[in-house]
Amino acid sequence: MCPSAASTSADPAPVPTTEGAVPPEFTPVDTHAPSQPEVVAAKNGTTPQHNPYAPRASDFLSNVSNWKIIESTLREGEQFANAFFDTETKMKIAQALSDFGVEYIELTSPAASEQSREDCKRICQMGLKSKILTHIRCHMDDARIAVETGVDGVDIVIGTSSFLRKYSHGKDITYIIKSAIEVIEFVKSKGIEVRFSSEDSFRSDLVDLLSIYRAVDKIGVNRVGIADTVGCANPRQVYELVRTLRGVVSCDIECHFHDDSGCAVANAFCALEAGATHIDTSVLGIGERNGITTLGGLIARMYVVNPEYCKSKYNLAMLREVENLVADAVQVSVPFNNPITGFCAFTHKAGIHAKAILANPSTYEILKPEDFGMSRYIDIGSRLTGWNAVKSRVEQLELELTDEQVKDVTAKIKELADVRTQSMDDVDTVLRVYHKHVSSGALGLRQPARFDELLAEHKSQNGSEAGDEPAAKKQKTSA
Ligand SMILES: CC(=O)SCCNC(=O)CCNC(=O)[C@H](O)C(C)(C)COP(=O)(O)OP(=O)(O)OC[C@H]1O[C@@H](n2cnc3c(N)ncnc32)[C@H](O)[C@@H]1OP(=O)(O)O
Ligand SMILES: O=C(O)CCC(=O)C(=O)O
Ligand SMILES: [Zn+2]
Repeated sequence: MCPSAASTSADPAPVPTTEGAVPPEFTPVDTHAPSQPEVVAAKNGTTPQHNPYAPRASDFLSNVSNWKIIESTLREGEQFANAFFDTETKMKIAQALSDFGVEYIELTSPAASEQSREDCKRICQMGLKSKILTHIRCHMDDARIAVETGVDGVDIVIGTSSFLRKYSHGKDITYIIKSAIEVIEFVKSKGIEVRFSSEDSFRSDLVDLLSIYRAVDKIGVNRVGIADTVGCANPRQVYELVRTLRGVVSCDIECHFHDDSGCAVANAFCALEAGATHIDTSVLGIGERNGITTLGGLIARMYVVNPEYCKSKYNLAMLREVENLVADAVQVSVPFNNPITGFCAFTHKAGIHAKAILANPSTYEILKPEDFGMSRYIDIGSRLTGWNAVKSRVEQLELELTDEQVKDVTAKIKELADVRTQSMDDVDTVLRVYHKHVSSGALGLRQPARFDELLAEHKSQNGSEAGDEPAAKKQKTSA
């Protein structure tokens, strides 16, 4: 037996990729940038004309090119059902997040347990680039423990909705304001950052909320926070609440969104559009119930608006490593449809897509895979493939075929793929056998019997590929 390299490789098959072949023209535009006046003077300089593409006045609040991440995998993420992080794992995750470039890392309350307190101190001693925060109840007992850990700042939270006031802590708004002021003043006296946040903000009374935020802003906090604790808010509600708050406080605004109804990334984006400055994330979104805004999802969303800004702040090629680290630690897989790192995030299959992608990747890609250390992949083993995609593989294999011949062999691939998806090895075999067939002077698939004979002969010499996985499934998110 003399197996060909193409049909026996145990490694993922060499894939047709356009990387480096076509300079992508990729210029996402921040349509929200306050770059154009809303009303422009007509050419004659007399009648003002409305510019329908100009941002609305309220878009001048937008921070989509000026925002920070508060990475809460080691706080909110520890509330995920599967999470148990030992000290070593916490340190590895903290190191990876810092290397990735997140501005803040939020840690579980040191009041939670003795080990939580020890771990908090230990991570503070690591000398990470990211600032370290811890997250506490609005209570002096928690605050006293927190300030002794060496953190750069303390995030204080208390529920403000009637649900939480009645069933969680039982305190009224007057008490909340009084204790907030006491705890904030104490944390500030230690010379570290302080943030005050309301829990369940979107089910809280707006007048209550604003009076609390006004009071804490007046005494001076680094940030106030809004939290969609139950994941009920939609982007429009987020926009309105953050914009209102922006008009009331002068400090930074942090936002925290749960994903119970699937809006966590969209809500984070709208919060930034409305003037929020900090977004809470966790790796893969892990957190209480189904979690919060995912780090990768937020990065993908913000990259679309301003890739250069994201590239300047974060080590984007590390995202996959960070996600794999956390996925392993909590024993989950990276979802197939994860933004950026899902196994098929840059796989193109339909012939119409493949042709255009080969001509210019921006046709069907808004994210550049190479900016994230990922590769583009074109799947040509399905019945949805087209001759342009097949031709690109023929060229990679350095087989000489005319366009007519490529179309001819594409018909054969489709015929086979009508029975089952063909792996890259299968396709390569068909292409090589076809090439041999026509090189011997045969008339391609106008002599189908001869071709099928050759293919069968090749397969019997090289072993059946019936057990091969479809090529796309061979792509793994983990190295
Ligand atoms: C929405 C969020 O994710 S908020 C962050 C959630 N994080 C955590 O809960 C951290 C892990 N938690 C823990 O380890 C524990 O719950 C602790 C140490 C904080 C408290 O434990 P315990 O004293 O045993 O109280 P328990 O958890 O049963 O109840 C919470 C207590 O905090 C009070 N409380 C709840 N929220 C707040 C708040 N934001 N500020 C002040 N007090 C609060 C409750 O009234 C209750 O007090 P009680 O002891 O008088 O009944
Ligand atoms: O501290 C915060 O802002 C958020 C707390 C939290 O996890 C939540 O409300 O879901
Ligand atoms: Zn939360």
